[in-house]
Amino acid sequence: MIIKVINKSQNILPAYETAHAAGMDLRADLEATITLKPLERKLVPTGLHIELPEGYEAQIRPRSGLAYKHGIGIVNSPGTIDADYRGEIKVLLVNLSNDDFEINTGDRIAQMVVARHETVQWEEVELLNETTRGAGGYGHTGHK
Ligand SMILES: O=c1ccn([C@H]2C[C@H](O)[C@@H](COP(=O)(O)OP(=O)(O)OP(=O)(O)O)O2)c(=O)[nH]1
Ligand SMILES: [Mg+2]
Repeated sequence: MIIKVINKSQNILPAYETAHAAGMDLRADLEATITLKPLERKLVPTGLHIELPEGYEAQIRPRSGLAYKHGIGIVNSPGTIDADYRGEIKVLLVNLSNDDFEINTGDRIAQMVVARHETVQWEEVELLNETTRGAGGYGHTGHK
C-alpha cells in the first residue's frame, strides 16, 4: 500500500530492513543529541507526518535489540498512530538500564507496524454466550 508522508528534514524514511519484516524501522530526527538517563523518558521526534487510510493504524513498537542491549523501551508501547492524526510522529522512549543512553539523529529508535483495525458499534445485551472458559482468566488454565 502507499501512504502519503511529509518528511520535513528529508531523513531516511522508515524502511523494512529485510524482505518480510512486519515493522519499518523509525529514525530519530534531532537537532542535538538526546541523552536518556536511567529511568528517564523523553519524546523523540521523527520528523514525519503521515496520512494513513481510514481503517488503518500504525503501531510504534520497541526494537528488541535496543531493549536487550541497552534497556530501551517505549512507555506507551505499542504507541498508536490514528488514521486522522496529522501531527509529527514521536516516540516515547524510556531508559530502563543503569547507564545513560545517547540518541543521535538518524538512529533507528523504534519500529512501525501498519495494521488494519475494525471500527466497532456496541450492541448492549443482558447475556453473553456461554463458553468453556467462562470468566476464568489470569492463570486459570495453569502455568505449565
Ligand atoms: O507513540 C505515539 C503515540 C501517539 N502519537 C500521536 C498519534 C496519535 O494519533 C496521537 C494520540 O495518541 P493517543 O490516542 O495514544 O494519546 P492520548 O493520550 O489518548 O491523546 P489524544 O487525546 O490526543 O488522543 O498522538 C505519537 O505520535 N506517538
Ligand atoms: Mg487518544
